[in-house]
Amino acid sequence: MPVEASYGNPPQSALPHQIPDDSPSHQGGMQVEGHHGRSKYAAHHSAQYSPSSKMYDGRRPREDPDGEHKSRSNGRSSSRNSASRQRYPQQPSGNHYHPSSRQGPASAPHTLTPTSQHFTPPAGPNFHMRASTPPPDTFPPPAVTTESPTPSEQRRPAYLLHRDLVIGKGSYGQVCIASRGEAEGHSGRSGKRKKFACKCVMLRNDPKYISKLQEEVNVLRELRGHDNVIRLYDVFCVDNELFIITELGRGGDLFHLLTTHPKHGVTEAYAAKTVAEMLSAVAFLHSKSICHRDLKLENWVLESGKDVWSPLKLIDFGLSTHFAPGQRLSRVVGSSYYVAPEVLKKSYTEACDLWSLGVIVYMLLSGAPPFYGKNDDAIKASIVQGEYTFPHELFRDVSDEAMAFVSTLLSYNIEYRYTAEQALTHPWLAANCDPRGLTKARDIARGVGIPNDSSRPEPMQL
Ligand SMILES: Nc1ncnc2c1ncn2[C@@H]1O[C@H](COP(=O)(O)OP(=O)(O)OP(=O)(O)O)[C@@H](O)[C@H]1O
Repeated sequence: MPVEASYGNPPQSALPHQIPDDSPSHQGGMQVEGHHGRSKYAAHHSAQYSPSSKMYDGRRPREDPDGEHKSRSNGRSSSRNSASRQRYPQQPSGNHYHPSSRQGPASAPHTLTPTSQHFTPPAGPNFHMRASTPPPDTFPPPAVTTESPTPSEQRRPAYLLHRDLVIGKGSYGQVCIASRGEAEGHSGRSGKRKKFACKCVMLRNDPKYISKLQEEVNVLRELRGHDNVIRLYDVFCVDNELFIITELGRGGDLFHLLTTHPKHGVTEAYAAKTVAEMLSAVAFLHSKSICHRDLKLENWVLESGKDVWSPLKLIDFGLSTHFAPGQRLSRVVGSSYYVAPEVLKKSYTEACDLWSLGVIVYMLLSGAPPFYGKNDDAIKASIVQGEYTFPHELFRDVSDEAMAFVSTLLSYNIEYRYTAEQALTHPWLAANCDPRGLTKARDIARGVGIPNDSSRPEPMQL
């Protein structure tokens, strides 16, 4: 297909779509394990979704009328009838605030309402716990608890938490808009307030649960500075509730983008730009010995609500873990459709993230997942079997190079699967990305231009 690579102002035809203001956000994704077994879909769309097949049940079953497939099935031909595959996830319903909405905290009254809450982080270092929170020896991480508060920390301004402006719900709690900045009407100040995403998590006195949260926060701290990882601003507890304040992805997530795109698939130029940024973030994670383990469309948000070509940001490190070189992990975690076969077989490495990226690229290019089934077990069986195709009606306009690229990531044998750094050198990216964008992605993947955290004293400055 014709390629229109640009990072600046691409022609409208190259844009996947513009996310409409005030459009509802979605809840997508199903945890294989972890996150306490509750599905976001099941929680919010139980009327439409059965507990076992959440993401792709719904309208418009995809047919394969001519049965023509371009096969990339690891050398094996696929006899699967693809008629049962649903091409598009059903648009979830729900009363959710979209980050790009014009309505928002900046115009909201700065008073307490039943759903808005004004609070000031406790003075002191980040990750400070108040006495009312669970035992201090379980949280926060010891490394950041020893410093005494500096004057600037004591002056940390208040956040306004908008519990009514929910941008997402997960198994841990919900993510709402928070804002902070100058208060309106005070000594001629403009009243402009900066918006953030605030993940609100009720703490439980459960060491496993607490250590998972600790790991999530530690990982976020460690990854600060990479352009394609959501930036952590603040973490604190108030009355047994943990608040993780991060940069706000105003453009919503990629699942939303893909499912609202009129053509239900994006151009190769857009897919390549997107994938280069994802690979950059994943290479950076892996260089820090962190495996994400839950890469999926829902966990990539766009920085801007006005420009779909704005940088992508990786969110949700709830299943992330540190690994030692060569270490085999065994916990079966991840999300259906995206989870790698070796994860289901309980012996895997960080290469599982590259498989998930392969699924994401496949979906970006076609609007449909490579592995599917009518329920969880069928999806898992399809993944473990490892056979997939490039159906003609979905990949008619997609180049052979793009499919070759997908195959390097969906390689069943991890010895042949590309690493993130290797994938960044693939010719399909070079042919479809803006060269400056690709060079930047490769550079920051290696940490070039990212300040070394050890030279940056806590606390984080806003
Ligand atoms: N910083 C952010 N900017 C914009 N949207 C966000 C942000 N953080 C989270 N969201 C939205 O909220 C949803 C849930 O957030 P998140 O995945 O972090 O919660 P979770 O409880 O860990 O969910 P899960 O059960 O999938 O692990 C995301 O899918 C996304 O749509």
